Amino acid sequence: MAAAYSGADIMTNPLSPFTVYFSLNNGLSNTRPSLKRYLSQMKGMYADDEALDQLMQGSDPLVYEFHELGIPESDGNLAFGTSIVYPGKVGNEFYMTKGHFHTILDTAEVYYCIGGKGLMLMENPEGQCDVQEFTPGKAVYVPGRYAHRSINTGDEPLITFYVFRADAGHDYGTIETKGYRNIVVEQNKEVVLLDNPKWK
Ligand SMILES: O=P(O)(O)OC[C@H]1O[C@](O)(CO)[C@@H](O)[C@@H]1O
Ligand SMILES: [Fe+2]
Repeated sequence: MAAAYSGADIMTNPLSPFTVYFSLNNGLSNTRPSLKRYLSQMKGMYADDEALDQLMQGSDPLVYEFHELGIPESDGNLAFGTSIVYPGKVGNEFYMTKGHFHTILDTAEVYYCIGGKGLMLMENPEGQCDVQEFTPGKAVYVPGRYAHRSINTGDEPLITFYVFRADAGHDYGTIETKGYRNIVVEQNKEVVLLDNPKWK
């Protein structure tokens, strides 16, 4: 019989085999805490600053949460977890993650959609942009060099499971200063990709 699971095992390197449960209904783990990002942490990232300020009056909605398991950041390990982007809009722009490049730029990532509906918005430093659709069962491959942002275009939580090389790192600075070239908004009940008026 294998040794009983101990939570501490996963911090050792090399790792011992382990299992984590993520609910297929809401994406959350019953044993691992999630990291939460609230609208106040997304200031300046949406095109309509006024709409954000209005939404923030007396509240600070949860935009998304995700599980990071603390896997040691070495090139032989894989970081994985679930990400849940809640439905909502700032003005007419859909709720989304901050988005990031990987610090080791040429490292890829895979996202598998478990629930909800949305888009993966990508762009590389050369200015090539791409958008892929998330619906349950679809796996989206984010190649190296592409910044990636998950966007919920539906009425239910957008739940994805992600895997990437554990030492890839997160570069948020570039997106925070330059923004994305595109934004995703609702126009006449359609989901539309527009140029980002704030892009620098
Ligand atoms: O890191 P961001 O852009 O805030 O988005 C969070 C998601 O991206 C990841 O960093 C994976 O790339 C996850 O930890 C999380 O699901
Ligand atoms: Fe990533």
